[in-house]
Amino acid sequence: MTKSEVLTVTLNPSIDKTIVLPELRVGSLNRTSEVRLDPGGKGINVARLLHEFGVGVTAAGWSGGAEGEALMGYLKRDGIAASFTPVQGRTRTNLKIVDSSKELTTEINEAGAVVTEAELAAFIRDFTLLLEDVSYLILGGSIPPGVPDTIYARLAGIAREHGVKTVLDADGEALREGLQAVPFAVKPNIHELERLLGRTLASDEEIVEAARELLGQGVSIVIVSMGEAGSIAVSGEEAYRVNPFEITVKSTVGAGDSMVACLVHCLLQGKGLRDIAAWTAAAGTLTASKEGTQLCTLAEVQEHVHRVEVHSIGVHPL
Ligand SMILES: Nc1ncnc2c1ncn2[C@@H]1O[C@H](COP(=O)(O)OP(=O)(O)O)[C@@H](O)[C@H]1O
Ligand SMILES: O=P(O)(O)OC[C@H]1O[C@](O)(COP(=O)(O)O)[C@@H](O)[C@@H]1O
Repeated sequence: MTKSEVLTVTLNPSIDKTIVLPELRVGSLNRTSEVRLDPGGKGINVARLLHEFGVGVTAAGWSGGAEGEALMGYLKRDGIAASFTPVQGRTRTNLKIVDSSKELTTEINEAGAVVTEAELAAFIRDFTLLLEDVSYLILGGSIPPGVPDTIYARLAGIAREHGVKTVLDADGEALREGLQAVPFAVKPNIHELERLLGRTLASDEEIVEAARELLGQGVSIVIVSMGEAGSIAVSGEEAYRVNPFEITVKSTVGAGDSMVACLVHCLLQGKGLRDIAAWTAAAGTLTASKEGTQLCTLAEVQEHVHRVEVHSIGVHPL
């Protein structure tokens, strides 16, 4: 097995159950045209993609119950190194409903089972050992009940003590609190960024300005994703707007995680922000063209990256 350069943490992993309907009729009987199960959760998806990209990666978090065992089975099947701390509660199942006529995905994510103080302490012990020798830590997704919102700041702080850079992908208080530890990079979607800052971001200029507020706090790279409207990547010196290519959308689940994984891949390859902007956008877009929580491959990104449009946005260095 390749030595791990990256550690991903998924505190609230899931089995993603995708049901495809010809058309979602709320309040009526719906019959599925297709059902699929995939391993899910933000850090897990990042690990799946990085593994496919040939990056040494370990996935960590909590897992429990029959669903947790099934999840570990999927990761083993796919050859992904996994080190999950056991919990009494069962790993959640997240429902994704795809309306094929409208090309729309509706997500229903469970809160997840309660984690006890002893289970939290056991995880911190395991986590600290796993940090040895890795360069990047990915923290992604919601925080299960029982765990304080400050957990990401705590984990990012331990990572910094080990010389490990953190990439954070979270929402709400998990994002707000996580930012306190000044992660190296963050990838909010536009809604997460608007919630964080408490204001609507109506133009590219406003989004760049908002991203630069986070850079002002010490974050080095901010990538703001906006679904089919594309993405904006910003560092202290540069900013790029990326327009994705047209696809038939199958399921957008995992598109954001694919961007995070691609960001880390690019960082490990020493690529600059322009390439990061293009590669991450291509990865997200390709994943959105796949059913369920299926992710893009390295070969696909290499083949299609030239199709995204990248425009430089002039900024004054911070
Ligand atoms: N309908 C779509 N058409 C083309 N690209 C898409 C579409 N949805 C998502 N993407 C691509 O995936 C990226 C991430 O999607 P987004 O929905 O913003 O992330 P998240 O899953 O984190 O909310 C987008 O920036 C874009 O490049
Ligand atoms: O932890 P949360 O916020 O409930 O999100 C978990 C869900 O997000 C996913 O990781 C997908 O995330 P993205 O669509 O943002 O890439 C699913 O696999 C999982 O069901």
